[in-house]
Amino acid sequence: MITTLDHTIKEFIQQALEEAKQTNQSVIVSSVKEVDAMDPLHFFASGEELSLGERFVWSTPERDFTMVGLGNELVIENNKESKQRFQEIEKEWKRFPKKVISDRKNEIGTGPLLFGGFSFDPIKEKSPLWDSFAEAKFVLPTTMLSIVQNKTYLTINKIISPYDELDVCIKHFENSIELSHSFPYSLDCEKVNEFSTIEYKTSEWLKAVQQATKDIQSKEMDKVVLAREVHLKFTEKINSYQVINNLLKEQPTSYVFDFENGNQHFVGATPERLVKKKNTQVLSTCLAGSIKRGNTKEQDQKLGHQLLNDDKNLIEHNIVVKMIKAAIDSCCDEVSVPEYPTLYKTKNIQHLYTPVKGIAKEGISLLSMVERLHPTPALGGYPKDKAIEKIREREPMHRGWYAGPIGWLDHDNNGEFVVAIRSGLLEGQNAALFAGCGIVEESDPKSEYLETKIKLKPMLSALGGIVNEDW
Ligand SMILES: C=C(O[C@@H]1C=C(C(=O)O)C=C[C@H]1O)C(=O)O
Ligand SMILES: [Mg+2]
Repeated sequence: MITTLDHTIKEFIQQALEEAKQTNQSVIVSSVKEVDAMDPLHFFASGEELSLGERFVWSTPERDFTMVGLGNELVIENNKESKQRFQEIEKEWKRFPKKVISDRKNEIGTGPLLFGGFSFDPIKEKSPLWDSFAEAKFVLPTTMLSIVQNKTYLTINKIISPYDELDVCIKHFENSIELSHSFPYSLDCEKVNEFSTIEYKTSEWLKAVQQATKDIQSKEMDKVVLAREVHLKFTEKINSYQVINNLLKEQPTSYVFDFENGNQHFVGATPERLVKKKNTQVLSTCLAGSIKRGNTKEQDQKLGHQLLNDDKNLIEHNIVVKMIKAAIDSCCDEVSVPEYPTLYKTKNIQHLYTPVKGIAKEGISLLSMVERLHPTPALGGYPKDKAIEKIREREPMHRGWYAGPIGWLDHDNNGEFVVAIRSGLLEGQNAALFAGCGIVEESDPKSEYLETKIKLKPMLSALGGIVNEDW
């Protein structure tokens, strides 16, 4: 297939190039076209050759918004600490004028947008596992497929600099359209991939939980989340396409994400929204407090009822509600929070759930909300600084991007971030999986340990590992 751009797009590119030359400033040019329906994972696999190491996948729990990015047209990253890392990403993104040409009205989730994330704790010393992940890293994809409410769009982005040549710019758009229609791979979805487990510092983790309950009893803090990691070695190379495909199918009430960073994929299926902003509407979510799913409908309801009335879990949950409400109050008007939590069920676990809604105050950006919220006591603890300090000191692992914010933002300040839990870092035949628990005064190390096992199941199952009750 040979693609030639129509006259309007060519003119648009020419104008952008002239503007770049006149202002001596690079411009992001984005063309958006509605296209025929396409399987997003086929599109993902089509980038296997040319965009290897530079892809991402995002899908909402309702699957009403899925996007796949191929190639890094722009990378914005930094290793700054605390507040600054959020502000720096925003500053860099704002620096570029954006010009969008679209054959439809500008649909949210198409056009120029950044996808990426933040590490949990930029102050903790780096570990070899996470060495190639910056503390904050975002990419503008070269080509992006977005499926918004059953309509499929193709976005092509290019940074046009004052020194670019018109022919080269036009070729960039033509080539990207051609490549997005080629699917050279046969995508088999064989499921079983055997593995051996290397349990990681279990006794140290149990001890850390025990110690944390003591700190809480002595009123040093109210809650702290402690995580552990499990390393798996598979007999075959892990196929990221298969893992994402399994997560999409097996975890229908969770977001699915993949951030490919060189040889590694940071993948997960999280039920936990941090914050979503659509125009001025803001939605955050409190998700904390857990119980397993039942084998029958009756048993499942009974367990759910037990969770809704369990003091230990309600304490765990209410600490999160209090903090998220305060953070949203600081940047929104008309904040509303239901009085009692309800249940949020995923395939393997049920949680206590409270949504927090508001209307964004003038001039408040999405990333400033992410910065105010991260980490919530669902992943850090309360008080925040004390809990982070304890995690840094006692947790026998390095979180990297696990439990950090991951998501997207566009140039109009719309977007969504989730908390990167139920996740793993994949590389070749190896997978590191992560899971943590909210520790409060009444926590029992053994039952918290069992809770982490349930939380590891979604990734384990997607990787093709056999999941049975006693794993
Ligand atoms: C820390 C994790 O999950 C968090 C902890 C929960 C709990 O302890 O009840 C529940 C949901 C999440 O906020 C994880 O999945 O790794
Ligand atoms: Mg818990």
